[in-house]
Amino acid sequence: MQSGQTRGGTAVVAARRTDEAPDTTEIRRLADAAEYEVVAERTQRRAEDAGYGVGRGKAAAIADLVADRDADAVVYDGALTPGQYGNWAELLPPGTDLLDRYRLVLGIFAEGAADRAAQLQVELATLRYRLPRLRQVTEESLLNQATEKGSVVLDVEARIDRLHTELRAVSDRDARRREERREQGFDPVAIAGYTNAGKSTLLHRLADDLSVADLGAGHADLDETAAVEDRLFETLETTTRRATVDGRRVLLTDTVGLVDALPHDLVASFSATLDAVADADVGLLVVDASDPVGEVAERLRVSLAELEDPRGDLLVVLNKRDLLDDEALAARRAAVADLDRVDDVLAVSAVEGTGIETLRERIHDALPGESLAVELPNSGETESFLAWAHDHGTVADLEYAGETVTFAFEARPGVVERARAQVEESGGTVRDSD
Ligand SMILES: Nc1nc2c(ncn2[C@@H]2O[C@H](COP(=O)(O)OP(=O)(O)OP(=O)(O)O)[C@@H](O)[C@H]2O)c(=O)[nH]1
Ligand SMILES: [Mg+2]
Repeated sequence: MQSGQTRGGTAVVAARRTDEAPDTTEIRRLADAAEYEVVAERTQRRAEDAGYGVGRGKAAAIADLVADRDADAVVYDGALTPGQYGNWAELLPPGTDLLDRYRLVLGIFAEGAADRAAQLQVELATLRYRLPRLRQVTEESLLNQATEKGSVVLDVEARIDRLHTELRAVSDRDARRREERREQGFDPVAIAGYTNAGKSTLLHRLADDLSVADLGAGHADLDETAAVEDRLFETLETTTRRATVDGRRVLLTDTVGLVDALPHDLVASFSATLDAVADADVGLLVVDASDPVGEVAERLRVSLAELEDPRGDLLVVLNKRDLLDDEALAARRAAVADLDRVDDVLAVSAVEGTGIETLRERIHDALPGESLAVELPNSGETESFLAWAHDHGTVADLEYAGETVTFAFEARPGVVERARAQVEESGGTVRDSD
């Protein structure tokens, strides 16, 4: 389990909350995503115990239960300190895995990370999680024996530095690629949000070469990277697809989801993912609107906090609209209305397709663009220019009138500048239009 991998098997869930009875729905779903079958749970409402998290008596009862059920693991819904890990290890039958929430999530990531960037990000997150724990163990052991453990800390720090360097190279490469694509007339749009919000389903809904109808049974071979599943952290790498919104060519990127109660540090390890959103021309922040009102607002707040300085507009997408009546939807709209930096809020059902046309229009409006009214001589050269214009932006109101051709051209500002120069060179005229 050193590398962050988890082993799967049967598990007992332990959860504690100070003020109310713990709700174990999410931790059970995380356990499921890490391939654990939950065979029992024990929860407690009390203040945190310094030794075990839950009270000592509860911890002992859980240990008995593990022995009784011959369970492989205890899944603890919270963060355990190294000291608490040690205390639990003394109670539990030898060989029992103990996974707090972070280890569980890191285990899911370690298992599912398929591409190089995802693997680097997972390793960085895992080492960042381990480093303070290693330091603490080291400080304790330095009291009686010398430096062997200290060198482990140094090794981990060096590896973290190298991972930062490698990830920066990945980020730079991705940023360069986005710039090249922008030059070619493609607008980057990113889909972000919590795990299971419906991001990949929305990608299927909007992308040119994917469809929601393909998501049914029997299409498992289709495209695993954009798989849709009612499972947490189904998507663990960024996937990019082409989409067309009102004639503009867009590159749509699906990203890794967030989950509650992960330290900012861990989320920050997913820099390539966060960059894709921060650097997009439009960011779609997708939320499962069928979650309770308070959770919808809080999850959007967390998502926004992770996006420091987004380049483009941010649109909030209240997904799973089909699961809500009008009143429930209105309550969610009201709860998210005053969020900072949000340019618009739209309600959609990615599964049923409702609200998608309005979303497309809104994405189109948010894309950086300029328009030109163009008049050119009716010639072969103009036909080649039109082909280029279709490829790099939107052509509208095309009219052939005798010797001249007129049309409106809309595209990214840089592309419009190139078009303007080309038209003037070909003896045509241009004027700005709205
Ligand atoms: N009822 C309803 N279910 C939806 C909708 N959109 C997605 N879902 C379901 O929600 C679950 C999660 O969908 P995904 O598209 O995999 O969600 P995701 O955000 O990509 O999840 P991760 O990849 O795990 O981060 C699936 O069971 C979908 O079928 C919707 O509009 N309505
Ligand atoms: Mg997904």
